[in-house]
Amino acid sequence: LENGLARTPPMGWLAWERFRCNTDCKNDPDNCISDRLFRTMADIVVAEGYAEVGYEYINIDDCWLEKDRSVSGQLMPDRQRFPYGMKNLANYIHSKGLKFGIYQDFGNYTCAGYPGILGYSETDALTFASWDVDYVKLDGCYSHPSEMDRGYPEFGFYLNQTGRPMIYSCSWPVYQIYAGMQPNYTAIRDYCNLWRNFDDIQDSWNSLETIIDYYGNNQDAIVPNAGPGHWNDPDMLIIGNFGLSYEQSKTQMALWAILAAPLLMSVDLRTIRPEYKAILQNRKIIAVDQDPLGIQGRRIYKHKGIEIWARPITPIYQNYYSYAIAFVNRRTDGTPSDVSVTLKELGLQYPGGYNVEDLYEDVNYGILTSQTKIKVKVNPSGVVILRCDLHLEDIFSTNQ
Ligand SMILES: OC[C@@H]1[C@H](O)[C@H](O)[C@@H](O)CN1C(=S)Nc1ccc(F)cc1
Repeated sequence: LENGLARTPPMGWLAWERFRCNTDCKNDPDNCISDRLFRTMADIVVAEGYAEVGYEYINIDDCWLEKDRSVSGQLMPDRQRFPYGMKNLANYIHSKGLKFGIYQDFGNYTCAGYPGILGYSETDALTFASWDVDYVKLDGCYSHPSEMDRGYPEFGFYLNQTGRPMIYSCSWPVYQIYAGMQPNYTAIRDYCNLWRNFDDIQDSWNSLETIIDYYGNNQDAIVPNAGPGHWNDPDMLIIGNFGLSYEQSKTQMALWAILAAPLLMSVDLRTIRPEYKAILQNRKIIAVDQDPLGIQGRRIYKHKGIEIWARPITPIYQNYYSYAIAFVNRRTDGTPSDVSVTLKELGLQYPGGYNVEDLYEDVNYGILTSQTKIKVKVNPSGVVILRCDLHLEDIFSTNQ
């Protein structure tokens, strides 16, 4: 969607995967979906270095609402859990230098059964603008997917009509795929800033593997639709929760960067272990995800449990790209796998050579020609991610 927003994939924090639809603030006040939860996360995002490396959006998901609209048909936040209202919460988040996201559903109800927007698209868009919302996720439960080709553009029109810039996240394609339909990606990328293509992520390596396989197996249909302002959304980062090992967490962060994916953390920032926080705050990998070219990467090799993924990135020169290269070991037979390959075999042919560095370990391979063999050891369910920048110094150095 060309609304000037999401020129790089959005970065922030989204409640759903970690906090779900916990509305029991009486017995579980620290973890229920409430005003306090989002203020607390906003505070930590700023205080603990997440904002500094690019995390910007604090997003509410399902279960924020009263079960009924007001007498005048307005959406209302749950009055116990959001006692100060959404405009006040947005104001607080803005006061921290962050942006505020909210959730709704093109349907009679949200997935958790709260009021949906059907019949109230214009009203609800105006409500969100009046609350100073900066990002809207529109889910697709309780509606007919055949209605979505009209309903999603219509809501986007009303968002735009408010005059307030808001990132528009759509679940449009995934519900059509579930219904056996072929999504119209030309329309989806024109009307949405990002969109979900596949299943919800759950807190497990198995869930992450199914998403990785989906994006690898369907890349010819998916990759071309990504670019500044319009992104594929493989769903939230689950790094720091309960289901992923340290190696698997590094794999998700590396592959989301290759996929030019939104980086929406869904984790309890109050208790996250330092080694997982370090993965989420890895500036070198975030720079790959946020590369200005906005070209989504692909799986270029898959054999006997070893996968190689490559994303074209800056700097570019003539018709040569630099690349981020991720080596993934899908095997679990205990011992690290040795992978050795030349840059040429990976398709990197710039005659001037490449500056190669590991983005997790403090290893710099120096300047390699495309004929040089690179040898990496990849841990089971782990990853090695390298940045291969065109070696351009000689051309542009001033002391020639
Ligand atoms: O209720 C909201 C929740 C999250 O927003 C996810 O990101 C959305 O993809 C939808 N969603 C859920 S749990 N959807 C859903 C998932 C499985 C199911 F059987 C019925 C509904």
